Amino acid sequence: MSQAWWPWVASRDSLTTRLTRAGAPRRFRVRLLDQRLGRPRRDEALALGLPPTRRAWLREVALCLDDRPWVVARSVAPLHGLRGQRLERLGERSLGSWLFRQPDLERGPIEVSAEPAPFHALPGPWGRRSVLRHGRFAVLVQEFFLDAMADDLALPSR
Ligand SMILES: C=C(O[C@@H]1C=C(C(=O)O)C=C[C@H]1O)C(=O)O
Repeated sequence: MSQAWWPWVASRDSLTTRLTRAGAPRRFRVRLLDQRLGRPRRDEALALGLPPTRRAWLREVALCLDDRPWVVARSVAPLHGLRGQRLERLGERSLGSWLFRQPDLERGPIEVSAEPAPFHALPGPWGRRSVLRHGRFAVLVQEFFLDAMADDLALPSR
């Protein structure tokens, strides 16, 4: 991985905040692609320690700067930790802007992938995922950086 990509892939703070800063004066926006209860993929269930038949809260978004998707993300949260969190009301507000306000937030190890997003067709150099926990609430956040972001920020292709 080139040095320029390392902070994007390895940083443990909010990607929403980093994108908003790096993208300025472009406007940051979350575009909601899908949000529903459904079965996680097998690898997602494994990453969460969840039986694969168990339903979960699934959310797919594009993180856009001036309406250009820079990152596509898919988040998976087991239902038993969801009660009282009102996540269905997030809409096009960033999950990260809520998560990173939680004082007891813990982030697990970040796994990196050079494969494109399995849930989206847009090409990109790197993907990453990690589990974030706050009390009983857990969510697997999977983020895939796209070629459009590399082009707009003049980042190397990998
Ligand atoms: C987890 C974060 O939130 C971002 C917002 C998301 C959403 O709104 O669904 C999904 C993944 C993110 O990259 C973050 O800012 O780090």
